[in-house]
This record gives sequence, structure tokens and C-alpha cells, in this order.
Amino acid sequence: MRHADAPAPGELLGAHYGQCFGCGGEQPHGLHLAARAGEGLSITAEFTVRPEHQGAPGLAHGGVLATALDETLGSLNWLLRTIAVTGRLETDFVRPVPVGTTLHLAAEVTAVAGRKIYSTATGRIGAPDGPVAVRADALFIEVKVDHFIDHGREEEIQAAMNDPDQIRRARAFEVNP
Ligand SMILES: CCCCC/C=C\C/C=C\C/C=C\C/C=C\CCCC(=O)SCCNC(=O)CCNC(=O)[C@H](O)C(C)(C)COP(=O)(O)OP(=O)(O)OC[C@H]1O[C@@H](n2cnc3c(N)ncnc32)[C@H](O)[C@@H]1OP(=O)(O)O
Repeated sequence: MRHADAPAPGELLGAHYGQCFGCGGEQPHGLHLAARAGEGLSITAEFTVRPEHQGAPGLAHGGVLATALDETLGSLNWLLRTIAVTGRLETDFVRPVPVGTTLHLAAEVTAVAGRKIYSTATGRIGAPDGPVAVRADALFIEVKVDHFIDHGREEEIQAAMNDPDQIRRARAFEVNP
């Protein structure tokens, strides 16, 4: 179920962490993926492939495209107001994606069973109805905030805890660090 306090359809979600490689604004080589809440349990997102994302000359690296899918699927957490991490990500690469392309991503939750959240995503070239370039099916697993505190490197955890913006973002997931 979409959480009663989830962002409204059309609302831009912003980054869950400024240093995130997928969505963070403070990460110079990151994807700077911008996600927006959709209807129900759906999300749309855009990501423009830059030269630093290449795998072959002029083409996006497959791992970067998988990151874009992972990040979009992870953004569904905002609608569930649940903290969940990727357990499994199965990716189909259907078409090569040239540098300069804006990838239009769409993701939705397909099922929830206990801590397991199943979801699916597509990435289309150039427009929301453009040709499909990538697809993914994922399983996210709900975790407590302790997952990050127990496993993250001390200096980044402390910096996050001392950052009022990060505390505000964490509260969007009903976390009280
Ligand atoms: C102070 C700092 C605060 C910062 C945080 C604040 C706010 C941010 C919050 C949220 C973020 C919001 C948006 C995020 C957006 C995008 C981010 C991208 C997402 C990622 O990029 S995130 C990084 C990559 N990710 C990992 O780093 C995970 C490493 N991993 C583990 O940490 C463990 O592996 C874990 C926790 C996954 C599970 O461990 P566990 O011990 O808790 O649970 P367990 O193993 O019992 O699994 C429970 C049930 O899931 C099934 N299951 C598990 N794994 C499976 C698999 N692979 N395939 C099939 N089924 C699987 C089991 O079979 C069982 O199923 P059943 O219940 O039916 O038996």
C-alpha cells in the first residue's frame, strides 16, 4: 500500500543521500538521477548519460545503466516509507545507450511479502514512450536503520548524523537516527 504520508504524484523526490552515486547532488561523477512520485506505487525518473559514464566509446557502461535502474527501483522506498536495500537485481540490456541520451525510467512495486518488496523497471531512450533500452526485475529487502550504522564506515555515518539535511531525509522514512 502507498503510505498515507508518501510524496504526492508528480512530486520530485530529491536525493536520499547527497553523496549517493545514483541520486546525490554532491557526487560529481554520479548519475544525478531525478525521480518523481507517480500514481499508486510507481515512480518515474530521468538520467542523462555523460562522458564519465562510458563503457565503450560513446556508449553508456552497462553497470551504470544497472545503477540507474537500481536507483529508480530504490526510490519506490519513498512511497512505502520503508528502508529497503537491493537483494537481487536482474537486468536486460536491450539496446545500446549513447552518451548524451536522456534515459526515461519507470518503476513500480509488483508485490510485497513480509520484508520482501518485488519491483520492476524499464528505461526508454529519449522520451517516456521511446524505445526500451533496459529492463530490470528486483527484490528489495526491508532493513532497520541499524543496517547502515552497523556496516557503514564510521566517518561517513558520523557526517550523516551531524548533517541536519540528512536527518530530515531520514525522517521521511520514519527513521530517528
Ligand atoms: C544515519 C544514516 C542514515 C542513512 C539512511 C537514511 C535514509 C535512506 C533510506 C532509504 C534509502 C532510500 C532510497 C534508496 C534508493 C536507492 C538505493 C539503491 C539500493 C542499493 O543499491 S542498496 C545497496 C546494495 N545492497 C546491499 O548492500 C544489500 C547487501 N545484503 C544484505 O545486507 C543482506 O543480504 C540483506 C539485508 C539484503 C538480507 O539479509 P537479512 O539477514 O536481513 O535477511 P535474510 O537473509 O533472512 O533475507 C530475508 C528474506 O529475503 C530473501 N532474500 C534475501 N536476499 C535474497 C536474494 N539475493 N535473492 C533472493 N531472495 C533473497 C531471503 O530468502 C528471505 O526470504 P524468506 O523470508 O522468504 O525466507
